[in-house]
Amino acid sequence: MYGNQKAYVASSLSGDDMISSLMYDFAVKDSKCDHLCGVPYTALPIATLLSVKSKIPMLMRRKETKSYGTKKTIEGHYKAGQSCLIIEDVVTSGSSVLETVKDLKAEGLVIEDVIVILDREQGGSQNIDSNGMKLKSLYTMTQLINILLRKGEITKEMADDVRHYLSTTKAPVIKDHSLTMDRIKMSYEKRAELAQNPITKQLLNIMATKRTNLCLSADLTSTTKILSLLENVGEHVCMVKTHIDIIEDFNDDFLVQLKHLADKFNFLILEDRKFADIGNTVSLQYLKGMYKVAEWADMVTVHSLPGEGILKAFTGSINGVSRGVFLLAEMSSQGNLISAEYTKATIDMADKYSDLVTGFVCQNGEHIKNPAFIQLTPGVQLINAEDDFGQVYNTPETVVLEKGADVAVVGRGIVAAKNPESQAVIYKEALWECYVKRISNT
Ligand SMILES: O=c1ccn([C@@H]2O[C@H](COP(=O)(O)O)[C@@H](O)[C@H]2O)c(=O)[nH]1
Repeated sequence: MYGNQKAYVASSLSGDDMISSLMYDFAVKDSKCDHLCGVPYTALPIATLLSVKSKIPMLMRRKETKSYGTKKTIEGHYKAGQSCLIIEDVVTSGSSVLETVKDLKAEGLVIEDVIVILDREQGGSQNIDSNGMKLKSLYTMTQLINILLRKGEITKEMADDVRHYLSTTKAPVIKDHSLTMDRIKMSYEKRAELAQNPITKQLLNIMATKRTNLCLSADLTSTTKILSLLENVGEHVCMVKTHIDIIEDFNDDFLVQLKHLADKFNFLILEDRKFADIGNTVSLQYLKGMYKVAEWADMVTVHSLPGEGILKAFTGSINGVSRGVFLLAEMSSQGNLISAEYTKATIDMADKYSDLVTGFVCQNGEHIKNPAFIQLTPGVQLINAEDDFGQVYNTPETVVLEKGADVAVVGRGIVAAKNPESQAVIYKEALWECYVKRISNT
């Protein structure tokens, strides 16, 4: 028995109270999960007690969906990307747990841990494990037999019989590929349904309809050159990224033309301003000055370095139109000072702002679990290379298949090509092929 188990057993608590206290100490107290969900129906009383004790809100899975009203399978207040801890009383094959997890995951909830009072050790733990989660059991059947034997509640023959039964009667192996589907395995269409931010939704829908996950970085210094580039390349991209402050002949008419092309070819505009000051200054930089970024950029890039106050500068719609923020979680340049902790903290920061944050600029999205966030990866060319200033390039295969990019940013790979349009088509096809491969790989 671990720590408090003996004390609780000896106490005067009632059955459910005692078990929920043990479960609370064992795996809920230190959990950082956003929700609890009991596997219907026998685990519901324990899950309810744990929810009350921990103040972690509970979700309820309906086994039978209603034929009227919302027809929801999951009841409760939740957002895609939030985490949920599964509570079960007894696990044999793990099939009931997996059914519950399937419905929760279909709503975009992230499930990593399952806690159970008793693991009968007949294959449930392995089934839960091979479907991408971890089972933590308060007791195993072996422990229970030993306790009962020690207490003289069962004979040695009975204990041997049960042990023999358990070792010879294994539950069938269950492998449901849809359960290991995280962000990178889900289609853009499905993820659009889960997105909280209207711009993220729009972007994912554009990607799905235009069949492109290519973002062009239009890093040119003349307005006519940029507009002529977009006239040729616009139909092949989901997003155009600008650095408005590198343009030498900037004028307001350029913005009118840029918006016109965005409408004509159905792409979104990301101003790669990389805001990094205190919230108040950033708000002025965003709304005022000669570029008035807030008026025309659908999305902007923002450093998380100053803390979450910076995000408050972008909350609320501009003239009734929603905007999106890409947080810089990593950089593509050699020797940059961003650490793994910084990246993780940036991703965590976004959770509270999922109606504003569209996603992350990053190189390796293993920590981006929420399917409603987009991984935007710059530093992409057809061959692995480096420029003279330390920019590191990876191929479409590497960024999409290995590193989880949803949208790849290509600048000089297209802009500096002899024929930018045909080069854009090459990138578009290569990137899309990798995405299709990624979601169809089981
Ligand atoms: O980590 C980062 C963040 C942003 N960028 C920007 O992307 C483009 C890349 O252009 P290439 O010509 O394809 O190198 C550029 O505008 C950068 O400012 C980045 O490269 N890395």
